[in-house]
Amino acid sequence: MKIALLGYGRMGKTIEEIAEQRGHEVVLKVSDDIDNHELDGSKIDVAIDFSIPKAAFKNITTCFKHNIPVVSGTTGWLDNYEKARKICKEEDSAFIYASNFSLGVNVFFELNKKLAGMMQGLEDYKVDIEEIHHTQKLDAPSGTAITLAQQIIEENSKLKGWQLDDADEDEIPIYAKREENVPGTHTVTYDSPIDSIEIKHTAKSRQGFALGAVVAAEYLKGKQGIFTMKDVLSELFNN
Ligand SMILES: NC(=O)c1ccc[n+]([C@@H]2O[C@H](COP(=O)([O-])OP(=O)(O)OC[C@H]3O[C@@H](n4cnc5c(N)ncnc54)[C@H](O)[C@@H]3O)[C@@H](O)[C@H]2O)c1
Ligand SMILES: O=C(O)C1=N[C@H](C(=O)O)CCC1
Repeated sequence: MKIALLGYGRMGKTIEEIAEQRGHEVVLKVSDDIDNHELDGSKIDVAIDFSIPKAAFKNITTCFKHNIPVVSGTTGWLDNYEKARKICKEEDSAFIYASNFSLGVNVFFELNKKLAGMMQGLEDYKVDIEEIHHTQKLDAPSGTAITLAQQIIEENSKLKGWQLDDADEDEIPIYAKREENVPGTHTVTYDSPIDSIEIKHTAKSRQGFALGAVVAAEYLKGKQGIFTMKDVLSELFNN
């Protein structure tokens, strides 16, 4: 597969390593305005975007307009997600966005949904989310933490939203911490006066994120439409 990397930072470099190990070729690396680069859809099978929040939407939609499918992992741009989906459909392109591509976190997402369903009637428990990432992270809270909060809200009609730090009774507080060299740790806690229940995912490196993104690109090649990581892992979760 011929891959264009949109963003050649921590994630871009890790993705390049894994892609080449899996026999793919990185034919373009973009670290600045995508308009500075020639995009030839006949020479790029999939673009993988791990750039910055303010560039992701333009990167993604420019690829759609050049008939290049996109796997995007960039977080902090989701206010434009629906617009990106619309342009993908208009251009008959293909798109996967995931806040977290790692297999372990996608298992964690399923666990989070299941636990949220079990806890929704147990009103003595208050839920919160903590995420810890490296000190260079531009956005807060993490896209993964937002996904976890959205999943819990979907399972509990008493919860209306989430807030960074202090939250109202009907909101989930998300605590975002920044520590040197932490790839990504997420904890969901249900706390009551009697006991506390928590589930936690700890990434040990960026390998899991990068492998998931490359596997998603392999899945997307040659397809049309909008897919999720759950589609990519469907065989795994249906077992
Ligand atoms: N979905 C996931 O599984 C996952 C995992 C890790 C990181 N992320 C997200 O990926 C993004 C990148 O993370 P990172 O640690 O690689 O960050 P990073 O800062 O190391 O890399 C981002 C790169 O984008 C480059 N860039 C700046 N403007 C650009 C533009 N217009 N087009 C293309 N590239 C441009 C920067 O020069 C930088 O090298 C963040 O949003 C992060 O939250 C997602
Ligand atoms: O390193 C980052 O930045 C990460 N960002 C994603 C998020 O915002 O959830 C995934 C975890 C690592």
